[in-house]
Amino acid sequence: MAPALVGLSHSPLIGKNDPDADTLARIEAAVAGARAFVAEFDPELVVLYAPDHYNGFFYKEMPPFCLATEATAVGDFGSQAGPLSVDTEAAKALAKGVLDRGVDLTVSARMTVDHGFVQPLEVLFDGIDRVPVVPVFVNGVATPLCPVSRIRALGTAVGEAAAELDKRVLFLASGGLSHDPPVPTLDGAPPRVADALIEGHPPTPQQRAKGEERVVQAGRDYAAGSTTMIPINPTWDNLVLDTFESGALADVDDWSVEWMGAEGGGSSHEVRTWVAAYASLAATGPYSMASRFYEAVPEWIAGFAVTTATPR
Ligand SMILES: O=C(O)/C=C/c1cccc(O)c1O
Ligand SMILES: [Fe+2]
Repeated sequence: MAPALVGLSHSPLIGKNDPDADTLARIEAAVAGARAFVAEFDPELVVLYAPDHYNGFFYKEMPPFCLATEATAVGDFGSQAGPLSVDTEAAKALAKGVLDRGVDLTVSARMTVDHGFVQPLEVLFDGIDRVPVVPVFVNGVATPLCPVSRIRALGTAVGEAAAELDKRVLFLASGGLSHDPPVPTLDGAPPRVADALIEGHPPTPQQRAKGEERVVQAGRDYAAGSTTMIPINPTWDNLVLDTFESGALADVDDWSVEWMGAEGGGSSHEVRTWVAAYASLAATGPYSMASRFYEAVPEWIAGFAVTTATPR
């Protein structure tokens, strides 16, 4: 088995509320680098760790993480809709390997996913059906959240199980770093919102459009500085990236939910996808970060990072 890793922030505001041309050019160059890295590696399987934003997972049953043997995208924020090209056989093998290693994995035979999964596949592979993929949902918004140590354990178990496959496997993380978009919370939600977060009634096209316009407006407000959202925190984001670059992954076991939320905002927990991916790569042997890019992009409500990593 040959592994590689890409970590990539996502934002549904890309193309809808862009930063200035120079910033955009720097980001596009970093993303082009990641695309070239992936093209050269030519993965036979992508293990994709991504969060959900109340499109597929709801409080009626909210697992801390979940692996899919089939998955369909809802097409939120103009992202591609339809089935992902899931490698069901590999997904079942990984699920068994993870459970055999003592990590209590939830499995979905029909996962619903959103832009968190779709965007990295569009950006790196030009679509959701171009490469065999095993989607792994990592809860990054719906509190209570499990300890980060359990996400590291998940990533380690997936990495060990993937090492038994005779494939080139790309571990791909989608999300983070610091950001505080207006994702609803169950605590204190009015009854109608609480019901939607628990039951997951699919929104009408009008309701979806209204919700998405709210997020676009939040990006405009964030960039203008007129908002109560927690600011992007480049110092914290670079500490997070330093941890991944150093390989001292056990440090994440001390990252409390409260500390992450205070430093990086309500959606900083999407960084859990990166913890899982780096733990997977580390489980296959020592690694080096091959490239590292970071930019705070308030227009996208994103501490935006792109990293690549390979075995040492
Ligand atoms: O409202 C949503 O569904 C998500 C919004 C968002 C905004 C910015 C960065 C992200 O990672 C998001 O998920
Ligand atoms: Fe997100």
